[in-house]
Amino acid sequence: MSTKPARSHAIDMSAITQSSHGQQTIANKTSINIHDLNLFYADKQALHNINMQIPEKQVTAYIGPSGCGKSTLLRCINRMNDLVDSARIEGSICIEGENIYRSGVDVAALRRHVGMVFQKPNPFPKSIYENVAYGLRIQGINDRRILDEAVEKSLRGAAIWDEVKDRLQDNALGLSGGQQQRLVIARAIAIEPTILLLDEPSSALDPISSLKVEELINELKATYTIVIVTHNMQQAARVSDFTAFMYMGDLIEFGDTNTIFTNPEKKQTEDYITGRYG
Ligand SMILES: Nc1ncnc2c1ncn2[C@@H]1O[C@H](COP(=O)(O)OP(=O)(O)OP(=O)(O)O)[C@@H](O)[C@H]1O
Repeated sequence: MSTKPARSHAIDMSAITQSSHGQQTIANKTSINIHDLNLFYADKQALHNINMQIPEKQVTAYIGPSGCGKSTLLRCINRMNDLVDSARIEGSICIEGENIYRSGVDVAALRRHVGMVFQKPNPFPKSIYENVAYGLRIQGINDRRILDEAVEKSLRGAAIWDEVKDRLQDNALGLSGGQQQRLVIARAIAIEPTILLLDEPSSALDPISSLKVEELINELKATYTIVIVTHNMQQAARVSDFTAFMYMGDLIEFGDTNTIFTNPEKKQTEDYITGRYG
């Protein structure tokens, strides 16, 4: 088997929508369709012809060695790479059928639709309540009753309500790291996105907080399409339904997590998941 990455990686999702009777079933609607995506930082190419269809209301994990392009690919999904002057993109990403890279797209609206949580919890130096209400306030919503409802719903959704309900006016920076990360997830879901991008959301957390975030991801997928970057392969195996293995800017293999971890098609994937390199 060749160890050189192929340059085109159209993934046939029909392979994973085959029922036990051999009939095709529609397992999950595609939420995000990445098509022939290339990304360059100045003249250095960081992503090579990525093609993948990310299913709706499932957890998709990006794994691969440091520098392989996981975060870059994740950030393409809500156009965070627009903030990097040297970044140039070719190809398309369609969300619910609409190419988010076509000219005239309202990027602020896109980011309301596609929420993002980073590795290091980044609450604002404001009260717990105002952190969650923030996204609504900037949309001009100031009605106390609407905000109260949204804050409670989001904190419940992020599995942190019971821990903070009696101190909503306390500064969010006084929460533990694990609580801060769940608060930031509450802030992200308060504006009712359909997609959540999580860039190593628990790598800065202790094992118990990390497990809580994993349990939360498992609950959130009933409502949101989730794409997560993780260095931790056990975590990918535990939380994700689908896994994409990347190497040096190439998408090497993408499929259901169980297959990727137990019976990968490509030798490179096998070498990585068995710890032979990376
Ligand atoms: N803003 C940037 N400007 C220039 N090059 C960048 C920038 N961000 C990332 N890169 C380069 O793009 C490549 C992919 O980086 P990226 O951060 O996406 O990888 P990663 O797989 O997420 O890595 P890690 O697991 O270490 O976070 C690397 O070679 C990196 O140095």
